[in-house]
Amino acid sequence: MTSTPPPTLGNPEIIASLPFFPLPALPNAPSKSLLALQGLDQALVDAELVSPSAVLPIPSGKDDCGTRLSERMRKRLRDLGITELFAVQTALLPFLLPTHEPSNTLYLPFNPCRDVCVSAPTGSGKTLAYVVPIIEALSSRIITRLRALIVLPTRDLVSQVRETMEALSKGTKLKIGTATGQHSFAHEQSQLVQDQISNKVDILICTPGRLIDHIVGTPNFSLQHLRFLVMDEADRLLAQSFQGWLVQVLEATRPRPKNLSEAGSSAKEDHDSIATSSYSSNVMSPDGIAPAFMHRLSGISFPSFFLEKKASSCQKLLFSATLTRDPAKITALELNNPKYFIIQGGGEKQTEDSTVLDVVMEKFSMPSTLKHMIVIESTQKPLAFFHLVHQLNVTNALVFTKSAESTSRLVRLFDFFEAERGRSFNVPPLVARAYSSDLLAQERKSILEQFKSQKIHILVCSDLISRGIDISHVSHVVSYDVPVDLRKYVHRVGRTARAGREGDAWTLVEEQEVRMLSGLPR
Ligand SMILES: Nc1ncnc2c1ncn2[C@@H]1O[C@H](COP(=O)(O)OP(=O)(O)OP(=O)(O)O)[C@@H](O)[C@H]1O
Repeated sequence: MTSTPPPTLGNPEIIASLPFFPLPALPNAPSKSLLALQGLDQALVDAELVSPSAVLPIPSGKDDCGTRLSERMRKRLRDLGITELFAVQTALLPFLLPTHEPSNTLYLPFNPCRDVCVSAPTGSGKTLAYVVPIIEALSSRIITRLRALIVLPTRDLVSQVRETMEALSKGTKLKIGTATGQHSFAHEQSQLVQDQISNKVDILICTPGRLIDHIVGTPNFSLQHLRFLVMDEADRLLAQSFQGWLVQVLEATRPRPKNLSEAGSSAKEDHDSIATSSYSSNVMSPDGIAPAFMHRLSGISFPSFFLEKKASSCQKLLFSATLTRDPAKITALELNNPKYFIIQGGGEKQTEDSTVLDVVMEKFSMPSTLKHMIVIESTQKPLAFFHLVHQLNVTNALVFTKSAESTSRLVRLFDFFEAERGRSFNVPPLVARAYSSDLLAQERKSILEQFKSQKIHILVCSDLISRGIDISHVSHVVSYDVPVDLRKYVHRVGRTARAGREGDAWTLVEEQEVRMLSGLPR
């Protein structure tokens, strides 16, 4: 299969000069104009391409120097050590930050915002690209209502985004909540909703399954006031079905016709109907109902202007390093005149056409990590891994295996080798720990913290944390078992070389896996 024989890992010089795995080249992509003729989504043809060097300093004085960031936000960012906006933020902020008077930023019933799709490499700063504008847009709100919903595929990502959101909203009155199923349903309910009119959170960060539980089962939990709906790691979310979560969420944000028979009945419609009618009997001001939902009010005589049909003010924001362009999935999102932003990879020079085509062909850009592949016999993998760790002086590596079982087996073997090495050379052993979905949330949190503080040197995991997890000091990513597809590879490798830092990614490839890996970028 390979022309080069598998290298022997006994010699340090060989490690340093391991040959790259010879990969067949991908066929040339068709041109953008040809794809446009064949029905390439116009939004992709018109995508805004952003160079990774498009950074913008964050000014410290009174003048926002065109960033449109409030003085409070600029100070907060600088306090957190962020002195310039990364490319994805430079591109997104002017598009998302309010240009209107603050009182007009929450509801835009006659002029709904364009939805946004962002494709940007791992570690390029996508989280702040939505956290900052959401806080800026909502911080002038008077009444607490659920106005921003951020959906993420895992609990760990929910708590990571919550930390960022809390750090940046300090000094505002915004209330942030999470719903992941980590606490009892009743507890979560009590944290979200006060009564028919008031909510307890402005921003909710959640996983899709738990979100559906609240849409269906929490009285007065309503998405009618949503101004932002963020789907981070959007392609992974769209691949999850969870009781058709997306359909239910979209339905809950969309104003329904007053006559239920026009659209068929559903749990959510009934819920909205109850919410609006009980509201109407209690309150004089129409402020408790979002403008787009007012036409459903009954029993109050409003001027006809109030009751005419208006659009939802909810703006959808999709983010991923591996954004899908699967037309069926994109159509299901019912995007409003979407604007695509594609942040180019930092590596080789790309033309406009080639960048758009990379997204169209799902050929994703990665940070400029050094990537190595070693072809090796499966029986040699544990020893080769042990050797690699010491040869490269690895002290902070994420190691990916194919399953929880494989993870704990590797940790046991590593501990065994490490204890022997410690005894022979009288040196302290490196600490390896397994990180898997079998652990309790609290244990997982504690392990991640120990890894961040470098008390754990080697964290062995399955693809549970291959997406989104942000640990700044990961110097090496090792795919001990090869990833099952290109998306997983991109996200694994993206755990290192984040925010412009350096990093190294190694993959141990068994001979029989060589063919399967032919699509991975070098
Ligand atoms: N403007 C900035 N200046 C300095 N550091 C930044 C800036 N923006 C983001 N960062 C840092 O860069 C790191 C990566 O950011 P983030 O987690 O948002 O990446 P991402 O694009 O969402 O990656 P992934 O696709 O892997 O989820 C974080 O530690 C974040 O704090």
